[in-house]
Amino acid sequence: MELGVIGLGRMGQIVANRSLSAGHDVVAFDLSAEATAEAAEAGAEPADSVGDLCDRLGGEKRIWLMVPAGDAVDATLADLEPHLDDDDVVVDGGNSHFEDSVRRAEETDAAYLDCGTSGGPASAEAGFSLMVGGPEWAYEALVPVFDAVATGPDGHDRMGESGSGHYVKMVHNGVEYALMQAYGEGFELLTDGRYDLDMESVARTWNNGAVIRSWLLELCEEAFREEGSDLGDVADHVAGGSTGTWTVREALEQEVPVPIIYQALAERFDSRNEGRFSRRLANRLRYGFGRHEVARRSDGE
Ligand SMILES: NC(=O)C1=CN([C@@H]2O[C@H](COP(=O)(O)OP(=O)(O)OC[C@H]3O[C@@H](n4cnc5c(N)ncnc54)[C@H](O)[C@@H]3O)[C@@H](O)[C@H]2O)C=CC1
Ligand SMILES: O=C(CO)[C@H](O)[C@H](O)COP(=O)(O)O
Repeated sequence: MELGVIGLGRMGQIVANRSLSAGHDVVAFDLSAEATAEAAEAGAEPADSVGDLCDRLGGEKRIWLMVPAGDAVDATLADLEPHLDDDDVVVDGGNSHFEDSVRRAEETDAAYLDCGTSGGPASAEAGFSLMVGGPEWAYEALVPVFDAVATGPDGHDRMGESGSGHYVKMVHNGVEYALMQAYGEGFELLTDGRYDLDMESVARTWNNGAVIRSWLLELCEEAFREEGSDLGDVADHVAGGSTGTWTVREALEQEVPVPIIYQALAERFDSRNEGRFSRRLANRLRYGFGRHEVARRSDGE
């Protein structure tokens, strides 16, 4: 099959490379000429614009977008629009909000597949897990490419109508936050607890047969191996947060309790705050009701 790939960063290069390795032809474009050249070195045909990519693909276009979620997806679709008709298929493999995907599917002449992609750059060798929403015929048309980009035929499936792929990926990310938080709390207790333990050894032992073994736990093991049992100079600041916020917002709308996912999200936000106002007020209130001593900031700020 011939596939156009737009967006050739950490993830898009893998989409292009795995498609090429499976024998598909790839036409590649990125706003960055360097990224396009990297794909060309790997065997893709380089394009110098979205229009050029469409000209090179010819009829019945199959195009995979792997650009940052948000405005870049809308901008790319606006550039694609004059070149698309209803026998073309566009896949958005990024972390788009599912409601944006539903809107884009309605606005686009081509069949639109929203594809939640999990595995990250670390899965270049093994392949991704792909959660796809959109028209069944379009999903079937792309199966050879999904087979190549995913771990294989079991690594992808059609979740349902438009939006469902990105909806499932949104919830996946909420679960990811909660699992990270649970492992983090366990290792924190082990680090601060009664025994002098080697965290890499704990993680390795757990990863071999324990109930809680997982890929995230393998990544914990790798982190302790590479950074040290105390994580060395790794800061207590966790970035990101948009996909987990979407999950919690959706849970509130659906009135589904997700306290653990919410708590993990709140902990992430908290990691970016120094001198939390609520803690300072609690400190002062204890003086108010109990005349307990108020701890004061040493810098007077
Ligand atoms: N990095 C990760 O672990 C994962 C990322 N994703 C999602 O995949 C998407 C891509 O992520 P990454 O590859 O990590 O980002 P990245 O920042 O590494 O790459 C994005 C690429 O898109 C290009 N680009 C931006 N706007 C463009 C436009 N209008 N036209 C053409 N190219 C454009 C940039 O030049 C860049 O090369 C995002 O939606 C991200 O949330 C999904 C799962 C995992
Ligand atoms: O989708 C992913 C993993 O599954 C991406 O790594 C994503 O960037 C993670 O979300 P956040 O930035 O909110 O932590």
